[in-house]
Amino acid sequence: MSGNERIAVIGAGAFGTALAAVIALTGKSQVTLVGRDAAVMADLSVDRMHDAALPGIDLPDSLQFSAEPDAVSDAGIVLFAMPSQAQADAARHYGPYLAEDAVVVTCAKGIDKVSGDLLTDMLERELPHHTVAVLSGPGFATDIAKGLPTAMAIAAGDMAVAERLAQAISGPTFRLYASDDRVGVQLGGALKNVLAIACGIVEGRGIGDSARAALISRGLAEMSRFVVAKSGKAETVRGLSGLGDLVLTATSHQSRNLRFGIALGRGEAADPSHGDLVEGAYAASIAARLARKLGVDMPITEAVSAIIDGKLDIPTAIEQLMTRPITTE
Ligand SMILES: NC(=O)C1=CN([C@@H]2O[C@H](COP(=O)(O)OP(=O)(O)OC[C@H]3O[C@@H](n4cnc5c(N)ncnc54)[C@H](OP(=O)(O)O)[C@@H]3O)[C@@H](O)[C@H]2O)C=CC1
Ligand SMILES: O=C(CO)COP(=O)(O)O
Repeated sequence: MSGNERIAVIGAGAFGTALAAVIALTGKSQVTLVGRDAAVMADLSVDRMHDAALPGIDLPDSLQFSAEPDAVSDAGIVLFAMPSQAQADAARHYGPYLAEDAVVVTCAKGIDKVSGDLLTDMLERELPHHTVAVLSGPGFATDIAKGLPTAMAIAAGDMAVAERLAQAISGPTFRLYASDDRVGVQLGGALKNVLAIACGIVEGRGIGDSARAALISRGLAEMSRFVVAKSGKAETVRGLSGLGDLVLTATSHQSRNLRFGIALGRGEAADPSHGDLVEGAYAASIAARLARKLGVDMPITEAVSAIIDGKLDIPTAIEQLMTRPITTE
């Protein structure tokens, strides 16, 4: 990584396009957004608006677009902004084109379903010669792309790398805090989606804001237990990527995970494999399985997983959560 960076963002969906736009606007780097569909990328470079992903939002003139995988080859920082379950595939596809010293930053909020590994672990296995970092925290793509004030976390194993990434990517409307806790930062992103579904169920079922507040705080407690069991830091869970993103996603109707939960709570069909991307619907069963293996108690995550799998109905889940043995906080 050097001063005048070249940055590539792979994944021309909502988040990738927003990140590419906000980084390009800092004027610190030459930014290229790399997508898979040549026609879409060609249209973007003319229209400077991504109607499908970020309707009505102008993209900066300095942002470049490409559908060629070798467009990543001169970038010192490469952001992977595709869904969690596509990250391994993307690593295999784009890996051969990466510059030798490129730092790879996963921007997805999930856990790899095939291996059950954290995305940074999976990416390190796929890209053994590259430093892998993670960007996560509270920020909707539309807010970021509109230039509304947003703060997120960026974590690398080496704090100096995290600080350099934070400097390179941050701008006047998009502020990154550096961390050396990759485990805590990425698990915050993955697990808050599951808890947002739980909050959506509460909202859809109409059982009150008090229940939502209870889920947020008890959800945070189980998130902490899991993060610590995976050798992350409890303090990270109280920061932007944990509490910050949980509060945002559990309360804003912009969240696809919350909306998915609301549909479940109302008894409407909401198939996660169709329509909007709902990362928490995939993460619930993976996290529940890992928690059982680690001996970590995660009753809310277990309940969400069982509801999504059709193994538990919502009234029984609520009763089970409310009648667990009385304990200390
Ligand atoms: N939207 C948001 O507000 C935020 C999203 N995130 C996270 O970002 C991730 C992506 O979400 P989001 O941008 O909303 O999703 P979108 O569905 O809007 O976009 C996903 C993009 O990933 C691309 N993609 C899918 N598979 C591959 C692949 N194998 N290789 C390369 N590109 C691929 C798709 O390309 P194609 O168009 O060619 O199919 C699509 O453009 C998720 O993990 C989400 O949790 C994080 C913070 C905020
Ligand atoms: O992670 C997000 C905001 O920080 C986006 O949440 P959803 O994926 O639920 O829309």
